[in-house]
Amino acid sequence: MRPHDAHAPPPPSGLPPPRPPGHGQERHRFPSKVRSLSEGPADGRASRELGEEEEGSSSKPGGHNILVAVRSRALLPQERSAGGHAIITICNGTTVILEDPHTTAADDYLRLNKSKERRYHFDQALEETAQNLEVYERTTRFLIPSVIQGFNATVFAYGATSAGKTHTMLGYPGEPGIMLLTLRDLFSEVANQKSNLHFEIKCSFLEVYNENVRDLLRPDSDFLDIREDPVKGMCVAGISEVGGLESAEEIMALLHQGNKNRTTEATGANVTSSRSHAVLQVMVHQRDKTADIVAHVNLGKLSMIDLAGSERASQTNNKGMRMIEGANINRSLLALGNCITALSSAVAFVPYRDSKMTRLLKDSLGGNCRTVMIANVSPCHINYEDTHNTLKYANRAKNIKTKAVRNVVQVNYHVSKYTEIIKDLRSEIQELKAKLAVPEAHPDMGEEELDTKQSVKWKHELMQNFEERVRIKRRLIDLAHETKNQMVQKSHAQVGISQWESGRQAQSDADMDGQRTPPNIRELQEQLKFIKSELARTEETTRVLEGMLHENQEKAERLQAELPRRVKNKDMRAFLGLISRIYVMEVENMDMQEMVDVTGPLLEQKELEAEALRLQIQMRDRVIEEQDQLLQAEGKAQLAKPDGWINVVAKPARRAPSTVRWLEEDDLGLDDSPLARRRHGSGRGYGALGFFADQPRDFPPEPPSARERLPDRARNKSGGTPPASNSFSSAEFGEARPLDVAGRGLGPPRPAAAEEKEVSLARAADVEGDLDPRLPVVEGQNLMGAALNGLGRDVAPEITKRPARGRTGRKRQPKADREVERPLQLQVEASALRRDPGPEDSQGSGSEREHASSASPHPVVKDVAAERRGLLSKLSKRMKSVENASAKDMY
Ligand SMILES: Nc1ncnc2c1ncn2[C@@H]1O[C@H](COP(=O)(O)OP(=O)(O)OP(=O)(O)O)[C@@H](O)[C@H]1O
Repeated sequence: MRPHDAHAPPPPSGLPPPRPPGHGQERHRFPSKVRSLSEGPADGRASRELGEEEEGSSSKPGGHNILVAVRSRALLPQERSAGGHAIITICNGTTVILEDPHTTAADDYLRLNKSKERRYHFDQALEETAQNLEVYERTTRFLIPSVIQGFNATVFAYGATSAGKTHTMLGYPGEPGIMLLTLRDLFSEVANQKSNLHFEIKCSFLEVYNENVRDLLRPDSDFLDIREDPVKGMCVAGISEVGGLESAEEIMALLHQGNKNRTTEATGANVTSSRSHAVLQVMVHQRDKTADIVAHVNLGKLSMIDLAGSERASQTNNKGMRMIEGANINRSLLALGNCITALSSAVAFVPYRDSKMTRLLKDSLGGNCRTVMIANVSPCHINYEDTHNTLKYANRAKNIKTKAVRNVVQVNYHVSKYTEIIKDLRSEIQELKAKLAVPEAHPDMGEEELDTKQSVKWKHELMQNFEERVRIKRRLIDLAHETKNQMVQKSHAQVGISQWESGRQAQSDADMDGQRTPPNIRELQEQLKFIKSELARTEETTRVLEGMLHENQEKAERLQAELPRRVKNKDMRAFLGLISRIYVMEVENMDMQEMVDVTGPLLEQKELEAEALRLQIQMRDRVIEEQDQLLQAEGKAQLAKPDGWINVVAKPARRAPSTVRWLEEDDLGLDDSPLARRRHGSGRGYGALGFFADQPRDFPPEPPSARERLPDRARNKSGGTPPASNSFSSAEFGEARPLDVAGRGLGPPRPAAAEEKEVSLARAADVEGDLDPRLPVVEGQNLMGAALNGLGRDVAPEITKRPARGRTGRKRQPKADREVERPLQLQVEASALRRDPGPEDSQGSGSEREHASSASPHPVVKDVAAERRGLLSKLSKRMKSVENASAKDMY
């Protein structure tokens, strides 16, 4: 850069500023108008429409000026070595100052004091540092939309040999030239508009060598003629046009192929001097996509020309063929210069026909075209004359006006074309359908972006699917609870009704006739009816929900199957697969949790009930054992096993899984109980659990402690000490009365507190039928009920065979009988537990209660009763807490 240029502002990159009026060659002084121009906000980019009328540049009213740009290159090494220095200065991106090379001979007195400095203003002036991309953006880029719309456009590089025309137009791989940059943008723009418009792009590449036109894409072909077509304008007859091009790279491949066929030789000025003018033409045919029998086709043509450089024989040292080539080149360039001069001076005649090149450029220079001229100049002072000539012609060319019009051809297709049109329409429908299938996608969306959108969409659908599944499942769970609740209510109602009905059957027909259905039963019947209808409704809803669940699962399977098709990225697919797995596991987890929630408390409750029943059986066995011992001590025969006696098979001690915990002795406080003490002392298992850990047996073995105590009792008895009453009072024994098959307590009336505790056991009785499912059932019988009823049936008759009257007026029993009766009074409870106690039994039991209130209990009985009461109290409390917890969870 020249020293005085150092403070110049950076080259503008926007619109080229309008030319000053009367601009052109200026001498000696930097005009103030030029300065004012530089103050404009221009950024140097040639995005303006050429249609703008420019002051002082109009040679053809209503036309568009050619955009003229000057590009100066750096000094070449050979120029430096030849002592050359730069005489070109670029100011403000528009002004070119050509300095005096000071080469005037000392004896040339006429010119000696005459400065040779020249200053020119152009649309764009590019200094040596400008790269091809900048040149493209500031000169050519604005032509792209015009070509697509059907205008002709031309870009040509003009200048002396080795000025840098080929470098500008073709460039090289590291720095692509105007041709490649233009083509890239053209194809990109076409791709943007492809969704609405149909494009066809063709290309041809030719050279004018020694005034002959050659097809560079078909080098073996003959020379071609130039014709003027009323529609297409100037064209080369028989030139090969390569169609179906999809990218700039395809055209560049053709260009390189053609360039190899282009004539380039080494000259004294340029080692790769172009010996011909090369013309790359790109034809863009564009029409609406909606096919019709009449089509309007826009025909745009973009010509990019790398001219051969003018040369002086003295400079190039050409001889022979090179000299002839040079002469032809100069002739054609001279013709071009003349045309430019004629066009700029608005004369009527323009000598286009003087050369093939000017004929070809006819449209570009003065006709239907938007044109850009890039004048390449060498900065070396040695090339002052060439540079000056170039600048002069470029300066003239600024005045040339072209009048570009859109080339539109109306094509009336023959009816036979209908098939093709219909085919086009069908393919368009398919395209649109594909677009609708992926609404978010748009043409310029990259594959990755598309994949991301698809995966987001898939994930969203999957989420919806699982959310819906969770909702359905929750509803189903609620319904299951509801159904269970209704079943329990139904069972209660049924039990109440059936009890009333069985009671009624026992009565005589006469009594029945006089009886009407009591209100509470009527209420139960109403309730039952309502519950049944509710159950039917719940069942129907469950069925519908199950159908929905099935559909939901099918949809999830469909989504899984669609994943590989919808999402191409492997990693993304794997990621989505994992998300899907997480959802599935969450649903499974929910199912499991529900199972635990429902079954856990139920299981625990069942275990507790089983414990309670085992304790009761244990009590029974203890009582019988004590009786046997007493009978044995008094020399009486042992009681025979009653009918229906059931051996209890010990349940193997085990740990329940999860939340279910087996009762430990500690829970029951058995360590401090007399029973536990005895067990520990003897080493035999008689605890709540240890007892059942023994092997099956008919009767429990005698506890050693009981045997030890027998002689004492016998002594007491023989010593006249009246035996203590051994009957169980209801207060002592009532808390854990055995339940009947319907879950009701058996035996004599009990205090309200005891009844309440019993209800807690009975509440869970799901009595769909007659049996209480909570109670262990062996061969269809209620174990506890059967055992106790059987005991009562077989023992009680023996007791009632010996009626005795006491102070209450009843027959007093003989002493011996009383001795027998004493232990047998343990069975009073059993006989009282019978479902329908006879009047005698009732009386007997009543008298025994009276007796018990006035006498102290038998020590063994007292022990057992106290122990039992303690155990059952704890058990009852524990069951109550578990019941409460489970009721909270379930309802
Ligand atoms: N802007 C530039 N920057 C750097 N080097 C350049 C530039 N322009 C041209 N050159 C170099 O100058 C030399 C001549 O350039 P080029 O062949 O493009 O000239 P030309 O005008 O096409 O010549 P001819 O008319 O003889 O074909 C080449 O070595 C090229 O690399």
